[in-house]
Amino acid sequence: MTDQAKALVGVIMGSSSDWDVMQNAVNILKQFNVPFEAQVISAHRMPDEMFTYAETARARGLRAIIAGAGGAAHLPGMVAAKTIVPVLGVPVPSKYLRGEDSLLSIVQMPKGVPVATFAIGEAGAANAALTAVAILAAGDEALAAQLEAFRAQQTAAAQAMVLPINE
Ligand SMILES: Nc1c(C(=O)O)ncn1[C@@H]1O[C@H](COP(=O)(O)O)[C@@H](O)[C@H]1O
Repeated sequence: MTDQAKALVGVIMGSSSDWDVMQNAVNILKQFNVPFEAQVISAHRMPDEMFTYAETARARGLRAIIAGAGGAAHLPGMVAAKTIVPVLGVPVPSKYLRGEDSLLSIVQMPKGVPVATFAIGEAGAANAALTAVAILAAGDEALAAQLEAFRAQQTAAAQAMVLPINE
């Protein structure tokens, strides 16, 4: 779903090379039928587009922005600086520092401009999307029920886990 007019969640990333990780966020949004838009926006490489994206986000109907970036990951923080829409930051693993650079770049925001920061990589991307779902579920009972069902299913799967030693 990439219907820009109806998107409630924006998924942005600094490069198409982030897609392997960030598709985990998109997959969750699809699973919950949350309308979203996904695109490459880079604070470093396309700063003017980044400003416009952030400045228009709320008026366009976005209720959360999931922003993934690697290395000197300024994208989530700079987007957060330009909008009051909640920004959920996903540190993408980097080639040389395994994403620890991305994590620290995203998480160490100055007081007053928050970025909700998630784990490095796939789990972080999926959890950012689940948090976006939870934000929307606060005002949407059907979505809340879907989220409860997702959790119950996950619990049942964990309860059914058997170790080889016990088989
Ligand atoms: N951190 C940022 C920003 C930004 O924060 O604006 N723009 C691109 N990047 C990151 O650079 C890495 C390498 O990008 P390339 O693979 O395109 O060289 C990616 O992980 C991207 O998120």
